[in-house]
Formats: sequence, C-alpha cells, structure tokens
Amino acid sequence: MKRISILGATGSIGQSTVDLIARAPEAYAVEAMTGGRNIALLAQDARRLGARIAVTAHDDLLDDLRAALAGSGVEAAAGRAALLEAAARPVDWVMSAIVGSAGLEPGLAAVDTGATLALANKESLVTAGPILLDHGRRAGATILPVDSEHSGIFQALRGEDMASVERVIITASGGPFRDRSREDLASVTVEEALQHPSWSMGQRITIDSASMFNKAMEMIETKEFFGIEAERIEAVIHPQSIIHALVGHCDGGMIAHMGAPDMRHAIGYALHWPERRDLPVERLDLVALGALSFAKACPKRFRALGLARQVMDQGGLSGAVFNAAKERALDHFLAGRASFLQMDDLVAGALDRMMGREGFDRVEMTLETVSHADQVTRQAVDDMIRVAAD
Ligand SMILES: NC(=O)C1=CN([C@@H]2O[C@H](COP(=O)(O)OP(=O)(O)OC[C@H]3O[C@@H](n4cnc5c(N)ncnc54)[C@H](OP(=O)(O)O)[C@@H]3O)[C@@H](O)[C@H]2O)C=CC1
Ligand SMILES: CC(=O)[C@@H](O)[C@H](O)COP(=O)(O)O
Ligand SMILES: [Mn+2]
Repeated sequence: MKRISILGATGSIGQSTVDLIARAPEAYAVEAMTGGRNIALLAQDARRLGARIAVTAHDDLLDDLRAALAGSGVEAAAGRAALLEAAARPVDWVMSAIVGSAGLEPGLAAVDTGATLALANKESLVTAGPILLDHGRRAGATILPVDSEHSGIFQALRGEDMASVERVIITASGGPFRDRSREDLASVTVEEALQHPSWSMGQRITIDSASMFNKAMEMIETKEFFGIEAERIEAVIHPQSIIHALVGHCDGGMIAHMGAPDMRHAIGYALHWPERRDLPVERLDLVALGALSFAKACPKRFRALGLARQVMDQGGLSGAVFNAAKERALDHFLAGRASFLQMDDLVAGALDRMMGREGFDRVEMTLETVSHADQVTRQAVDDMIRVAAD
C-alpha cells in the first residue's frame, strides 16, 4: 500500500489527484491533505479518502474545519506551521499542488523526508530550483515533474542520453488571446482572460496562460529541472494542446509527447512511475483531430517570454524576483488595479529595480535570501502600482 499526502488537495491538480486515488482506495493510505479556504471540499475529500489529518493554511478556519470533520476520525489542524508539519510526515509520495511560492517550503519539507515529490508547483523551481533539487539530492528523494510539458519531456527523455539532446521545445496553447494583436489587449477583462481554449485549471495559472507568463515560467522550469542551457529551450504555439513537449536529438530525430489535455495523465504517470498503469484519460483519435498546427511564439508579442530569457541568463535570485513580481502583478490585475498588459511592465520593472538598483544580482541564493527577495519584490510592485495610480 502506498502512503501518500496531497498538498493543495482542494485545487484543480489536487482534485485530479483525489480522483485517481479515489478510484483505487485499497492501494493507498492517505496521510495528510491540505487546502486553503475551501473547507467543505477539504473535509469531504479527507473523509472520502480516510486521511489521517486535514490541514487548512488559515488559522482562522480551524473551528470550521473541526466542525466539518466532526465524527470522522480525521484530525484537523490549521496554519502555516501545521501545514509544514503535515508536509513533513513520512510517506512514500507527496503531491505538491499548492499554488504560488507558498508551495516552496511545504515541498522542501516533503523532499527532506526522502519521499517522492510529484511536483506540480512550478513556482518552487522558478523561485529556488537549485535549493529544491539540492534538498532532493541530499535526502535521496525523487522529484518527478507533473507540469504537462515537463512530464512530457521527462517521458521523452526516458532511456536517452542527455548528451545527445540538441533542443527541447515546449508547446503553448497561446491562451484565449493568441489571435489578437498586443494593442487589442489593453482593456481585456479577468473574465476574458479566464477563457482558456483547451485546459481546465485553477484561476491563477489560467490567467498566466493568457499572459504567457505560464510559458515563461515553464521555460525557466525546464532549465532548472533538466539542467538544459537556455539557448536549447524553445516555446512554440500549438493551439490544440495535444503535443506537450518535444525533445530534438543530435541525429535530427525528435521525440514528441502527445496526449489529451487532461492532467490526470501527468499526475498518474508520476503516481505510478517507474511503471505505467491504465489511466482514465481520453485516447486520441488522430483521424478526428485531422491536423496539428504550430506557430512562432514571438517575444515582442508575448513579452513574458523575453523576460524568461532575461531570468535564465541572469540566474541567481532573478527567478525569485520574477515569480514574486508576476504573482503580485496578477493580484493587482485580479483586483482591478492593474490592466492585463501592465502585468508585463510590472514584472519587467521589478526585475530592473531588484536585479539592478537594489543589487540582488550580487546576493547569493539561500532560502533566507529567496524569501527576502520575494517579500521586497512584492512591495516594489505595490509601490509601482501606487505611483502609476497617482
Ligand atoms: N491546474 C493545472 O492544470 C496545472 C497546475 N500547475 C501548477 O500546479 C499548482 C496548482 O495549480 P492549480 O491546482 O491550478 O491551483 P488552484 O488554485 O486550483 O489550487 C491551489 C491549491 O492551493 C491551495 N492554496 C492556495 N493558497 C495557499 C496558501 N497560501 N497556502 C497553502 N495552500 C494554498 C488552495 O486552497 P483553497 O482552494 O482551498 O483555498 C488549493 O488547494 C500551481 O503551481 C500551478 O502552476 C501546473 C500544471 C497544470
Ligand atoms: C496543463 C499545463 O501543464 C498547463 O501549464 C498548460 O501548459 C497551460 O496551457 P498554456 O499552454 O496555455 O500555458
Ligand atoms: Mn504546463
């Protein structure tokens, strides 16, 4: 029986994970499930999967969680310390699906136990990739990518010699605005940005897909996870989201990973790795698909991609700055304080300010400096918003 925990169980990735576990309850012993504000769903699924403990990240919701779990035998806990304690419980496999840089420390706590970490939380790699991978190495933990493109690369690389890899291409749907000019995007709304053409995902990543910050993060994630040089990493627009990634070899051959846009494939692959087992995902009908198309992902049109190149070249704390600025810019867009295109300006401005004027380019990467960079970058973005509003 595999002992597992699910961090971010109430989210989109968390729910797909719950779905897979609930299909074979006899195969799993669920230790911890964590969530945020969605107490009803957390309690319902913790009961359903027979978890030992359910944790909400919010102290003020402890009473609600206790009430929702009454009589179930599932322990209830709340707050950041409880979340970290739950993540550090010894299990075989942990799903890291908290959204944002809030997922970094719980992921670290899990790998420190030597567990296999199924990593959906791309922000950990963008913000502090070398730290996470180093913790994994020291603890003898396996970290498996869950992001669809990175699961695709991982699968395409299986049995291959990294020395023969010439390039890695990740695909981007292009989001709901892929056919619109940049000028046309000045006044797009949150509702419009939430209309993803192919994937059903959480609110934040969906908007990151529309702004192309998701793909920018994924380029950095590719460099960090696979140790591939920036020049060998490309993103290409592929509206059908059927091919997720391609690995090009020195002999001209390319291995592509294809599948229906359903995250249960990548989650299930990480759950059963190194085996492959049946998964409840749609099988592709190539004839019905008819054609797959590709287009250039222009960095002038999608500024986030150019910023990703800047981060990959700069390294160090630039990933932490980039991610924090992107997260805060998104908060402002969601709250109606920043326009869609202003998110690009805020992230570019934060990188210039923090990695230039504030001297973060000279600071060594540690967990403390990453956390400091994250905090002050968010303040810098807030300052920029205030100045823009005056
Ligand atoms: N969705 C997808 O298909 C994909 C997602 N990813 C990545 O996976 C991660 C999760 O994405 P997704 O499932 O879409 O996100 P969701 O927003 O759907 O879910 C996020 C989860 O994190 C919890 N959460 C939110 N804030 C905090 C916090 N401060 N502390 C602890 N828990 C918190 C939420 O709780 P609650 O809702 O109860 O408040 C929820 O359980 C992200 O890093 C994303 O980039 C990668 C590839 C694909
Ligand atoms: C499912 C997944 O992995 C997402 O990260 C996906 O890549 C988002 O779609 P975009 O290609 O539009 O960013
Ligand atoms: Mn992805």
